[in-house]
Amino acid sequence: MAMEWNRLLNPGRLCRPEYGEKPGRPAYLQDYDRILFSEPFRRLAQKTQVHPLHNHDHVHHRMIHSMETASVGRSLGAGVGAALAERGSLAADQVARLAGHVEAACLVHDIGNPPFGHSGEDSIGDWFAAQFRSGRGIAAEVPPHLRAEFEHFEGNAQGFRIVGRLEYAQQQGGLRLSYATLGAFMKYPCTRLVRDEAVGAGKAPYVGLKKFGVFQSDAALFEETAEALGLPAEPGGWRRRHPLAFLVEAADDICYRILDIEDAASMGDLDRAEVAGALEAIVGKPNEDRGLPMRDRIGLLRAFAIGQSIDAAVTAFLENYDAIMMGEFNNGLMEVSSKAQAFARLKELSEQRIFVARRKTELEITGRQVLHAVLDHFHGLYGDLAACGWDVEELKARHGYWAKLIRAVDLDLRGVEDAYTAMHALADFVSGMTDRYALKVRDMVAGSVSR
Ligand SMILES: Nc1ccn([C@H]2C[C@H](O)[C@@H](COP(=O)(O)OP(=O)(O)OP(=O)(O)O)O2)c(=O)n1
Repeated sequence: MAMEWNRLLNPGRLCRPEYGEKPGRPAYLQDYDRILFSEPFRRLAQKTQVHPLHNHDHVHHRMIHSMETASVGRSLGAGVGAALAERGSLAADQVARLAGHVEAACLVHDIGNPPFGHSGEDSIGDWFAAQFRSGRGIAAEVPPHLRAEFEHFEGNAQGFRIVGRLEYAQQQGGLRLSYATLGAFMKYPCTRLVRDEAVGAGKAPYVGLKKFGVFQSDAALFEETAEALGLPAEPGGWRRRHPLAFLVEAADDICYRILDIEDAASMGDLDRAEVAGALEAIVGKPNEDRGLPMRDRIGLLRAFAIGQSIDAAVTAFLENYDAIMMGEFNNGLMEVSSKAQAFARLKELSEQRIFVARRKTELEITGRQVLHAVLDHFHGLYGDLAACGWDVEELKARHGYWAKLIRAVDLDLRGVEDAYTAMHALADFVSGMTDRYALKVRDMVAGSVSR
């Protein structure tokens, strides 16, 4: 059965389904503001998008990327909404809602990203995997069936944990975003356990199963969301994606594919003429040289390229509308759009020239050592907390040094009551750090004088 917009745009809030909207303040606006003013969002300004610890002020960090993605997402939502309203598939007063929920979900889409970008995700996962293999420390007491969600640390699942649990004083439902925004945010509507059972050792049979978006501890919060939205449930316990998740994904793809190559020119990894060429391939024609300096030409080309990519994504959504609403669409919108080839070329450029560039590679190695040093050090604290029967006051009374460390970093130990919750708290702390703060904490625990 096809999904229905009345349920998909449900403005009810996680753990507060009955929470009403105030006149003039629809749920998506309130979501946007809650996200924007949250501390994890603020920290995105000091988190790696592609280039760790750069000192070039035009290069993207996760916050500006999130805001650009929100801007593109709003255009995608407005374009799709208007076309659906014209066809009679969406009520006219739902067009702004559709665009607003996409915009809010785009704003929050990277909130769970750790320091040092994708490489930071791998570093955290590798640390947990090594810990489980060694059989040492409190990490080794995490039940085996729950280990994969640490070994393959996922910023997407961490994001759902932040907005659904951690923010706003760890109240039930966290930021209590609307179901519609949470659904649009959820690219991977499954836990790791469910995903592994559905996928096995082979290739993911569904686009929403490529990774996972929910930790086991948050499964009930996700179920509540999925039920409220009417996302089709599969026998293995996973769900089909919310249709708007495809728009959030397309907005993300458009932004990072295009802006990553522009940043690469700023960082010296690509030549400006190569960047102009790749953008011209999206626009479909060479840009007239009007005597403009190359930087301005690239600026103009970027604007045209983003505009045309938005149109292509809207068309792709409308062309695949029935499959999307049935939960059967199994691809990315940009991959099936008229810009697919030009985007494949951008992907190739990124993988061959940007992600493997020397400076980035060296700093990713540094980042890994930094994260591992911090994880090693704090792991001991959780071990001693276990020995104190998970009583934080007892830990502080028995171990003056840990009391000092808790004070120094304002460590949040609420809800820690066994090895599983302890290791999530450790992952919360480390993944929540900015690149800069990770260096500072590493220096502190290593006894280096802070820079
Ligand atoms: N080895 C890599 C791989 C990716 N990136 C950068 C490129 C993009 O700017 C950004 C993409 O990150 P996302 O978290 O948006 O990732 P995806 O869309 O690939 O994955 P997900 O499905 O987890 O959102 O990371 C990088 O710097 N180095």
